[in-house]
Amino acid sequence: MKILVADKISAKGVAYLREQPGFEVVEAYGSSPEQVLELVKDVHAIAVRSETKITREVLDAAPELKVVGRAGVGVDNVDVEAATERGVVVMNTPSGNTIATAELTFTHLLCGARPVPQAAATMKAGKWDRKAFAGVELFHKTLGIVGMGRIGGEVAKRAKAFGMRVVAYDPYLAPSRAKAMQVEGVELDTLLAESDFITVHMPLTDDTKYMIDEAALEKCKSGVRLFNCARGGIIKETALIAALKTGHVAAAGLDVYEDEPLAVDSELRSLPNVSLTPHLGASTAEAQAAVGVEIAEQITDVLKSGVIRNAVNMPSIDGAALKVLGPYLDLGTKLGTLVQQISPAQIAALKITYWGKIVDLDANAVTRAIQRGFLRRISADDVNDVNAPFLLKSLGIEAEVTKSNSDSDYTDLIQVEVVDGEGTSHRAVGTLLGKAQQPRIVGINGREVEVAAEGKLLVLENLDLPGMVGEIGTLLGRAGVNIADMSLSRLVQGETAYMVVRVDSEPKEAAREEIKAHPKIKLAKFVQL
Ligand SMILES: NC(=O)c1ccc[n+]([C@@H]2O[C@H](COP(=O)([O-])OP(=O)(O)OC[C@H]3O[C@@H](n4cnc5c(N)ncnc54)[C@H](O)[C@@H]3O)[C@@H](O)[C@H]2O)c1
Ligand SMILES: O=C(O)[C@H](O)COP(=O)(O)O
Repeated sequence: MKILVADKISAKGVAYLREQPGFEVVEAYGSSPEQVLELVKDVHAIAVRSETKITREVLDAAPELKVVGRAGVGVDNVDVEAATERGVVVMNTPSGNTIATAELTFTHLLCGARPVPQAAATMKAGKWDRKAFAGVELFHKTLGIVGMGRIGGEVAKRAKAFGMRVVAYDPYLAPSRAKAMQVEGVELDTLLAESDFITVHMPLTDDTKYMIDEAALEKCKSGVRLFNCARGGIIKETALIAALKTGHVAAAGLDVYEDEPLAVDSELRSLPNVSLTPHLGASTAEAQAAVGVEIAEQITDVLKSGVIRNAVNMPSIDGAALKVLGPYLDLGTKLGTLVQQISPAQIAALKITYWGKIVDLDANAVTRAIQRGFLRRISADDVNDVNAPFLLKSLGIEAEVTKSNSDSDYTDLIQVEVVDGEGTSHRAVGTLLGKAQQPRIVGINGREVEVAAEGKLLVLENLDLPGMVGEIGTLLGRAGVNIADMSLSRLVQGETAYMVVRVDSEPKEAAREEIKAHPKIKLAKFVQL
């Protein structure tokens, strides 16, 4: 398998990939977009930082691609939507560079309080100016943190150690976490009005773009100091430049920019009260070693064993969770495949219901396995757990998931139901049996059956008459088909019955036609699980 390391990740990470038997590693840093298109044509994985852009065009040029691994947090340089459609896993390493970025943020905070970079520059220029570089203290000042995730939290801890009051705005910040961190959760307007220093630590999204614009700056104290080590565009650069010029914003520290690299002639470069770093948040030896090795391990796990961690476009399952969920994934895939094969082609909805123990587990991955199983034989695209929900939607099939608390005779039950264009339901129910957690089918279209969820099945609805089992057995025997397992079910004696026959080989076309045309058989479906 071929892995392209497109941005510079740690030597340890690259070495880990090279050590894997069967891996061919190509390192190509600083490639042009055209070169990237050429490089990706036969790769199975790409490792990037924030430089190489993995666009839709790049994804289209990489038919073998299974995974894009980001050695870092932000995946702004990856077209995640296009990757999801193509079934490509996008994963990051969320915590390896947290401390590095929190420490750089704190460096900027200190430089915003004490103009060290400016003073240092004059010293290098041979000057001795003690008057021009007076500063302020952090002690007893209020720090406003917008975005109290991993990095925001680490910045808060350091600010508390400096004797600062910390207020935080984060719509997802639990009061218990705020309390534990000794920060005051406040509304954004309160944070803007009360803070002497403001630092932002959230992703750039439609909601956060230009969150700190002219209107927000007007709400700030005169002399406020602003910092952005998260993503360019959270603070609107034109508004910041204007406010730095008037002194309304006394100082700013930026590591990230609306356009990177920052334009040579950007006004930010010439303002005296701003200090700039070229996106260095994650650039420490420790952080790079951590994220480089983590992404190398994660890529290896996906390619070698299908274990997905830290995916941003699908639920991740770690080893422990996989152990618990594995049998359900197998059962789910089989049920999805079964239902697709006993249903008509025009499907309006795919409904999944969970009962029992599985209700308390994170069943997202099982849902995707069911959807993948359902789509396996009908989608022209390669279906996997990443793109299954997208492909379902693109076929106009509505997806519904219910977790039920009602009683059932089994420890666990999964029902997969499709509703066709006429509103008719077709469904299969399955469970895991015994210590070995064998996947079993225990219901088809409302009839109780009991058959192993594997191999080749013949699902028959026949008239409930004496001799039917013998007739089917004779028919299959004549066709040279051996019966492995059989389950019979009926609702009312003398009406129709269901027969689910597990066979060792598939009946030939002529035998199938004979079964379908049998006057006492209303429905015959041949299913491969
Ligand atoms: N400068 C660098 O080199 C560097 C390095 C690492 C991370 N980053 C960036 O730093 C940012 C934070 O990273 P993290 O690891 O702490 O992420 P995180 O996911 O742990 O934290 C983000 C926080 O932002 C909050 N949030 C989301 N929307 C919000 C909104 N509208 N208003 C306020 N808060 C909101 C979330 O609830 C979450 O708590 C990301 O943008 C990441 O890409 C930059
Ligand atoms: O999101 C991140 O992890 C940071 O922006 C780091 O980016 P880098 O890996 O390009 O330094």
